[in-house]
Amino acid sequence: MTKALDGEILDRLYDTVAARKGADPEESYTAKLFSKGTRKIAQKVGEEGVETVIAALAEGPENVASESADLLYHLLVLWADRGVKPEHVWEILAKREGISGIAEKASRSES
Ligand SMILES: N=c1c2ncn([C@@H]3O[C@H](COP(=O)(O)OP(=O)(O)OP(=O)(O)O)[C@@H](O)[C@H]3O)c2ncn1[C@@H]1O[C@H](COP(=O)(O)O)[C@@H](O)[C@H]1O
Repeated sequence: MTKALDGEILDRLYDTVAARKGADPEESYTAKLFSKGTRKIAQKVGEEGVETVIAALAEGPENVASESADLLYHLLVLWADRGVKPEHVWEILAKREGISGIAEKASRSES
């Protein structure tokens, strides 16, 4: 996979997005989202999630991929808005590696 297509793009995109804080909303869509606040950003994440679901149920893989990209971008804007660093999320995912979701759910219902 090329550099542009691997997972590192999420880290780079996060840096780009975070650097848009305080930028001109007329020049940057990300800055426009930040200026509208958390509620609007969270709403966009919800909308893009729904659009991804619709694409999955009614459209082809190309559209699912495109809607997923919109969702990931808006999720990164939400992380930057709420002070969540990607490394934190990667750490959580890394800790879960090798733990079956079914076993994890069973351990929660036992406690
Ligand atoms: N990856 C993205 C990206 N994905 C989607 N979008 C934008 O997300 C918007 C989603 O479209 P919608 O129709 O849902 O949104 P809308 O109608 O404009 O907004 P609302 O009316 O819902 O408020 C479009 O304007 C897309 O261009 C993105 N905008 C920016 N980026 C990245 O962020 C970087 C910085 O962008 P700027 O902040 O605009 O400089 C870019 O170089 C890209 O790498």
